[in-house]
Amino acid sequence: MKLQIALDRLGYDECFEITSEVHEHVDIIEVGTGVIKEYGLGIVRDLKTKYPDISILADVKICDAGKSESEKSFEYLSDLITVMALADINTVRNCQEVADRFGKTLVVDLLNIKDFSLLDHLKEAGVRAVSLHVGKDQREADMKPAYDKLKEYDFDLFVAGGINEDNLKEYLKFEPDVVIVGSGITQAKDKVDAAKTLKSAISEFRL
Ligand SMILES: O=C(CO)[C@H](O)[C@H](O)COP(=O)(O)O
Repeated sequence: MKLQIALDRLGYDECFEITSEVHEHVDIIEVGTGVIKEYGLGIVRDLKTKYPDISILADVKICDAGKSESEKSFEYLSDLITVMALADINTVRNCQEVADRFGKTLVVDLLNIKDFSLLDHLKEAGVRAVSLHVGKDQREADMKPAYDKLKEYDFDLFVAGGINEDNLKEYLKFEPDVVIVGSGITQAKDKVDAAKTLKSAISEFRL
């Protein structure tokens, strides 16, 4: 199980400051959608250049033009990128084909998906990783039915949305492959301590 830090709602320098503090305790660095909107994919390339041994996820949340959007993201050195499950299945398929060609990873973001018959289509499109993501505007959503449904599939599972040291256990029981934590680290008083605590809880977790 891996820990992914999400760099959201931060300035360019803050992203580098926080990364320099916590990089030893995380497995994947996510450059958040808003950060990419503000600074462009150049910040993904700059982080990867500084931390070549850490995987960088560009949370580009692709909705259309899957081939060109994903090619561009990988050209800027992303190791992983995201596409929205609500996009047309051809968009997802095109992103997956590009990810396979680059030898990189596509994560399909299931934000706001309520009809899980979609998972069969994702499988058919060659998808291997999905993210069960509770959005900032929907924190009360009950994700249990989604977790139960996902157990029937062998996707690599990322989980995201308001995860912190206090509620981590609630997510670990669903046995995700990657736990994504944004504000639980970036807004913590002691970011290094938060990252260390989360990483050791994840590493020590046994069902
Ligand atoms: O968009 C995201 C993942 O796809 C966010 O980065 C994720 O929700 C983590 O942020 P937080 O822990 O602050 O909720």
